[in-house]
Amino acid sequence: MVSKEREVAIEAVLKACKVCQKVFNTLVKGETVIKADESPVTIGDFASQAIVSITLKKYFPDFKLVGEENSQALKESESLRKRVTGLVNSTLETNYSEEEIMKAIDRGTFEGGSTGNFWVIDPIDGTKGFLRGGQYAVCLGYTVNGEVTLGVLGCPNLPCNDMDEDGPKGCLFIGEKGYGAFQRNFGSEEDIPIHVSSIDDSAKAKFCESFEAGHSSHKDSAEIAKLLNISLPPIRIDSQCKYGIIARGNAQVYLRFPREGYIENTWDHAAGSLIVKEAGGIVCDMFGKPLDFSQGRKLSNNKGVIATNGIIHSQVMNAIKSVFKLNNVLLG
Ligand SMILES: Nc1ncnc2c1ncn2[C@@H]1O[C@H](COP(=O)(O)O)[C@@H](OP(=O)(O)O)[C@H]1O
Ligand SMILES: [Mg+2]
Ligand SMILES: [Mg+2]
Ligand SMILES: [Mg+2]
Repeated sequence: MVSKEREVAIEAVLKACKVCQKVFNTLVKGETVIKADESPVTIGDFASQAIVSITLKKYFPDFKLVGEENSQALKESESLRKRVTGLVNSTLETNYSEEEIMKAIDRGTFEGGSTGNFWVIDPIDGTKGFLRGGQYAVCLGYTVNGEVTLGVLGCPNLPCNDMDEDGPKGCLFIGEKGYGAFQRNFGSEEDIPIHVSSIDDSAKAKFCESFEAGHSSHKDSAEIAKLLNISLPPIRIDSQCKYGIIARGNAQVYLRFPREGYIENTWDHAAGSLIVKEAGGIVCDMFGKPLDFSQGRKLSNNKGVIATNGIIHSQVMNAIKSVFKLNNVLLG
């Protein structure tokens, strides 16, 4: 059984990936804005969120959306507004006005919470990776009563086969609660079932983490890896592509240790965490608590993120406990 939500999510993410690829090839200086938290946002992020919002509305007129972006920067800049409107219309072959595009983006201001159904969109996750020509992902989740039940990741720059940089690139990851996880390569209609790695010896494991050391402590993860006898170098890539590579078995551990006080956004983890779980893995925070998507736009009940293939999960959690004890950090 394939739900209507799943079909629509795939359509929306594929169209959003198309606009991101288009933007990357034509992005010029001045089309990137630095947000209050000093992170970048590009015309690609705005166009992608507009396209997802418009596509969801076509099938679910009353949809609710928790989205990373809003139209403030477009209201303040005519050139950004025009570029984004042009990009959306050329990708969808439509003729929306600038106001309609901004309204579509601002559907993403929903607060989320523990009741009802809503979507969660990160229109470009890994904007820094996107700007570098590295990994990024369009990430769409669907939440029912505070629990993620559907996740689709679109990863335009990710190799389809393992981490083979020379082979074809661009794939979707799809997870639906109770129905497993799948990979669909761009240009194909076949959903290939995926499963986490069966490696049971942490010494043979590979781990992945943020490319940006400011998003996750590379120092802490190196100590944990040492304790687990992991000898292979970490896979450092941007975005929820990390969840994708755990789900299909290219790595066994994803470690994320943000700086003190940082609270994760739901859109940075909703789709990817469900895909790993549906592929047989375990996802929790650095204290071992499940990620709680019922708290609004942020994961206020959690700190950090750990995803594993399940088999070596308790070894990983034990290593985390001892490293943070050594560093005198209190673990709950
Ligand atoms: N100081 C920080 N610590 C942890 N995550 C951060 C951060 N600053 C930004 N982020 C988040 O990290 C995301 C990218 O994750 P990763 O490091 O895995 O690529 C960003 O998503 P966007 O690129 O959508 O803004 C952003 O939400
Ligand atoms: Mg951002
Ligand atoms: Mg993000
Ligand atoms: Mg983003």
